[in-house]
Amino acid sequence: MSRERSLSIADNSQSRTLVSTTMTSKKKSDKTSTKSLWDWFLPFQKRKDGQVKISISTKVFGFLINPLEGVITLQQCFKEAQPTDVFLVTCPKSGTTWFKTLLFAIMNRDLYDYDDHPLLTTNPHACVPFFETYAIENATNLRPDLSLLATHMPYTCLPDSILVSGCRIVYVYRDPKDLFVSLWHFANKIRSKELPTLILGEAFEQFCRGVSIGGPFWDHVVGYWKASIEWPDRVLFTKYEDMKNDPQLHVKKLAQFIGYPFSIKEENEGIRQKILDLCSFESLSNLEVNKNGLIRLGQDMVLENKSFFRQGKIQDWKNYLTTEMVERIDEITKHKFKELA
Ligand SMILES: Nc1ncnc2c1ncn2[C@@H]1O[C@H](COP(=O)(O)OS(=O)(=O)O)[C@@H](OP(=O)(O)O)[C@H]1O
Repeated sequence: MSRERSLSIADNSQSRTLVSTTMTSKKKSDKTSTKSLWDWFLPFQKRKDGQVKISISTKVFGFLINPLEGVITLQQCFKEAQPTDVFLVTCPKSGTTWFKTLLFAIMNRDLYDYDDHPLLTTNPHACVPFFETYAIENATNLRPDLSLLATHMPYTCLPDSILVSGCRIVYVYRDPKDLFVSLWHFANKIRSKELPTLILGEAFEQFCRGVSIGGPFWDHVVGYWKASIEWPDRVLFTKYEDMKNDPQLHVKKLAQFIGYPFSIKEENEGIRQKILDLCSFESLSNLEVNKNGLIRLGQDMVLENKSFFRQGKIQDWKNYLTTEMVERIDEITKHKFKELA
């Protein structure tokens, strides 16, 4: 499959042409992917009537059925993106939950006190919904009240309105080795208890072949990386590891990019640190709501809030991957990102 899209994008001064990346996948691996996707997330492929369906698009794009419906709805019907909107885009397990809280806290910092903040009692995914899930439940009124939304959609799948609106897109990259390990843990957590544990080696094989929610990891990254190079004022390419290693610097950059820079007064009051403390792994994962609460992420998908908080560390892959696995994934990364160097 090969897909290329050209769009006209309006900015303040001129009209430009935006060409998204080409997504490629070989027919042969599509076949494998279908079976594999099925295997990873079987419980959520069942519909209410007990029927299990998988569409051609699911096979091609790697979306689960529920989000895919939302993606199509958005592509066909969402026309109301605003220049003030902020879209957080991630591959699953890149740090979505964390960046949702950071962006939410930055953008709403005039509204809430830090000892009575919504993030203390509400799961981040309830504060900042996934747009594709939101679209399924709000198909008749796709314009949300919020100006902050998140998505796992690949660049090639973004609705045109988002691309032409001049809104900000924040993309979060995470080392695929850590991302994979996180995804593997998550998949095992949310799988039906009737199913056997997903074996690490099998999951690794599938991931390397491009099986992941939102499509192949590397293509996902390349799409947004290219957009960030072409439109640096619109698309911020940021890294989980950078935020971990130097949160002060990177949260400042994040706030500046989305148009909410910290004032000198706020800096003197330590607001940046307060946001970082509020959104830290330790703080969020120890909240009652995130230890014991549940979140509905679509019609048939109810997850424990705690499944979004495991360790929040860098290089946990060292505890799971063999030397061969590390060499293989690094080689794929090198090969796929060669054109970006
Ligand atoms: N506040 C904070 N700080 C740092 N890291 C955090 C935070 N919150 C969640 N996490 C870690 O992020 C991983 C989950 O990824 P996502 O949030 O992208 O998952 S999802 O896409 O929303 O399902 C998962 O990573 P692993 O611990 O490596 O599995 C979470 O533990």
